[in-house]
Amino acid sequence: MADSTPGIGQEPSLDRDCTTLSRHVLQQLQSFGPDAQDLSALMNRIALAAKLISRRLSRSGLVEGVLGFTGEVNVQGESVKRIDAYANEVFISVFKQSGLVCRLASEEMEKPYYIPENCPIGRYTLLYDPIDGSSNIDSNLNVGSIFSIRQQEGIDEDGSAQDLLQSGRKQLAAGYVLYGPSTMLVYSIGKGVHSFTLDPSLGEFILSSENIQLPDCGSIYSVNEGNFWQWDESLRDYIRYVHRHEGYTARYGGALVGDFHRILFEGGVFLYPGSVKQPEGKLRLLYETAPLAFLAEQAGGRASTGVEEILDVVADHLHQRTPVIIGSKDNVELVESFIQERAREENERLMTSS
Ligand SMILES: O=P(O)(O)OC[C@H]1O[C@](O)(COP(=O)(O)O)[C@@H](O)[C@@H]1O
Repeated sequence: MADSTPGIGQEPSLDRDCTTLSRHVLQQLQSFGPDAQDLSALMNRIALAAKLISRRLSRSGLVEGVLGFTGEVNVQGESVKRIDAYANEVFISVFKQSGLVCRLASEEMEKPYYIPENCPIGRYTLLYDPIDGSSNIDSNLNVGSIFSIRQQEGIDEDGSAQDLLQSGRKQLAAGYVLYGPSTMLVYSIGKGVHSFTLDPSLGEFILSSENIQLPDCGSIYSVNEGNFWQWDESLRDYIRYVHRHEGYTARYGGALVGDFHRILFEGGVFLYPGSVKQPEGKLRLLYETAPLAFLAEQAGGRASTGVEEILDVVADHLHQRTPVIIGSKDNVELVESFIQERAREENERLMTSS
C-alpha cells in the first residue's frame, strides 16, 4: 500500500490541492448516502474547531486569556487551563450548529453535554479531549485535540452515558489534531489512516499522507521515566532492557498526541503504565487511548493495556483511565513479554510456596 506523500519541495499536484477532508471522507465511503454525508459533515465540523483553536494558539503570547489557568478544577482533579476551557467551548459551539451531534462528552466536563436542539434527531455522540498535553501550553510546545465519534444509542436521563460504555470497536471514526509547526489532522473511519495539513493560505486541510502504515518495529521508546520507581517490576525490566541494548532512542514530549504522531510515522512505542499511586494509569480510555488505538490498529500497529487490547476494554464510567502501550506491533509485543514473564515467575512462586 504505497504512501503517496509528495516529494520534498515539490508543489503538491492540483488534484492533491483539491483533496480536502470532506471530499476525502466521501471518497473513502464511496457513497453519498446519508451516513457518508453525515460523517463528512462531522469531520468538517472537527476541522472548523481545529482551525479556531489553531488560530488562538498561534497568537497565544500576544493576546490576553490564552495562557494560564481559569482558577477552576475539572472532573479529573486538574487545574483547568484557559485554553482547555476555550477549546472545550469551541467544540460545543461548532457542533451545536451541526444538527448531527446530540451529545458531547469531554475530558473537561463531568457529565455529557446535551444539545437539546439536536436531540433526538442527532444520531451521533462526539467524545473528545479538547486540549491534550495542556502542560505544554505555557512553554509553547506542541499540543493536540483527540476525538472519537460513536452512534447515539439512546438518551440517558441521568447523564451516566451508559450506552457509551462499550468497547472501542464501536467507534465509527476517530482521530486527532496536532498543533505543531504546522497544524495536522489525522483520522480514520475504519478504512486506513490519513493525514491532512492545514494550508493557512487556503484555510483548508489538504491531504498530506494517505494509508499511513505504522512500521512493524522502531527504535523510539516514549515514556516518562520520572515515574520509574512507581512502576511494576516488569516495566522497569523493559526500561533496563532498552537501556542495555543499542539502537533505542528515548523521545518524550509530554503530549500524547505529539508522541503518538512521531511513532505513527517513524515506528516505536509509547507507554503510560499504571503506577503505585495510579494503578489504572493517567490517560482516559474513551477520549484519549481508545481513539488512538483505533488509529494504531488501522495503521497495522497495536494498542494494549499490557494484558488486553485497548479496543476490547469496556469502560465502567465515562472518565475511566487505563494503562497504555501503543505503537509498532513488535515493540508492543516486546513490552508485553516482560509483563508476561513477571506474571509467569509470580505464578511459579505462588505454586511453589503453596
Ligand atoms: O506529565 P506526565 O505525567 O508525563 O503526563 C503527560 C501525559 O498527560 C497528558 O498531558 C494528558 O493529559 P491532558 O489531556 O490533561 O493534557 C498526555 O498528553 C501526556 O502524554
